[in-house]
Amino acid sequence: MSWKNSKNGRKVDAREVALRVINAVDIEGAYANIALAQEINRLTKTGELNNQDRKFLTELVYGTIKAGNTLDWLLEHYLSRPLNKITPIIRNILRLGMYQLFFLTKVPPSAACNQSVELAKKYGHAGTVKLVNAVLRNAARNPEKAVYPNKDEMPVEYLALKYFHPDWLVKRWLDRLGFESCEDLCKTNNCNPPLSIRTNTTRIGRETLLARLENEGVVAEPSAWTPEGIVCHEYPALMSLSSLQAGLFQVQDESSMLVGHILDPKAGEFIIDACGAPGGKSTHIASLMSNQGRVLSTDIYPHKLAITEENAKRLGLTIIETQTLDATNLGTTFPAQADRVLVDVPCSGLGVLRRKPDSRWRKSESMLKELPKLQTAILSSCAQCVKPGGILVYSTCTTEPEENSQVINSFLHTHPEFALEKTGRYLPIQKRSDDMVQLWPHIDGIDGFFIARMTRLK
Ligand SMILES: C[S@@+](CC[C@H](N)C(=O)[O-])C[C@H]1O[C@@H](n2cnc3c(N)ncnc32)[C@H](O)[C@@H]1O
Repeated sequence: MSWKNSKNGRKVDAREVALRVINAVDIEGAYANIALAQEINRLTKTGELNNQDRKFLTELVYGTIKAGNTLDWLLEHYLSRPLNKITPIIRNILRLGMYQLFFLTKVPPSAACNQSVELAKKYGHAGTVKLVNAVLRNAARNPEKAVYPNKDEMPVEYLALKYFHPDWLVKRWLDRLGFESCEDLCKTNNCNPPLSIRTNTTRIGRETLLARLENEGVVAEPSAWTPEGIVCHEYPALMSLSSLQAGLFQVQDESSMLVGHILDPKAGEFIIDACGAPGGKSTHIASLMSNQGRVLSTDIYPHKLAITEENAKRLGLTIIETQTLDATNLGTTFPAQADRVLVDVPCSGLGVLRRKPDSRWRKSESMLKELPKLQTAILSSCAQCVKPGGILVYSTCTTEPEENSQVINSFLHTHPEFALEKTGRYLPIQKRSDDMVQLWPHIDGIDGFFIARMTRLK
């Protein structure tokens, strides 16, 4: 698809922009969501991108990157030489073409082939043009040549290829969840989640914000999980919304909002948010405190804390202060000083794969051995900051026990001064009695998060 901009008559080719982003991710190691957002913002500013085109571009980029393993496997059926012998840019043109052929039913096969050949003419030479043409037309004519592994005999390989996930992760989930639930989870990870935002309740009520958003072209509904959450199904480019500029909301997933509710901060208290940047939870905490008290938001990276400060300023939340600190040392800096401490540790992020198309290909199983050491060190140090009678909340956006229940169980074993509460009772809407809360995208419909709430007894 190429399109003409009504303002300046310039033409933008979605496939070419998609190829640029995919190359940046594949060759330069860029993050897909950031590289795509940069292109979208640039083209939105120049008026070259409308909503429909933005969706097509996003689908091309996210789909091709997510389906990387399957596209390479499919390509092997139609190539006479190994894929890794082909230059990266031509390889990416082939992947983009295969994605349209096999997974975008609305794109006619002829368009997928012809447009890929045009890209090869621009970025390759006569030989690579011939290659792209031959491979894609062959695939379009003979799609049945690639047969997925039998799901009963090779369930890991089947699920990994069918739903675009690494084998090691599928194996892990299959062993723990069983076939049906594992398949559901993998499927859910491939759906584009709606955008969820949090009403800045210090400035506006949720109903009033919903009405204002409707006027700005946003199709949204109240979150079923939190009293201030809003789920947006259709929306123009975020930067164009005046309600965002006016600090009426913050982008934040519903699971992440639940962490603030489980911490349950009160106006006037001193709260430490130990791994606080870019401030999604710190700003929520300050809102829950009606902007009264003190929120110390620390992080190891000053450039990330700068984003926390920008967010706090835009939202008008003046009680947040930031400090660059290593959370493994926090206990000696603020011993027994805080009413409540939130420890939202760095984690593998396996609960939020649906948000970032490239993230599943950046993870490895070894992370699940390394991260718990850091998570335990951060939790143990930050626990010392909690006053007797105070609250300690640990959270992650992962689904894996090594980073979640195992960290908490071993912490409780070595810290008898802390007691685990029935964390589920603090969920604002969906009352549950779980000691530790594990949320799943395929079961709960929100990001996969883990939350545990503890009290300091003495
Ligand atoms: C899950 S993110 C936090 C997200 C944040 N709580 C929010 O809601 O916006 C984890 C954060 O931990 C920070 N981090 C990593 N190692 C750290 C350390 N040793 N001390 C403090 N922060 C650390 C990372 O920079 C990252 O911003």
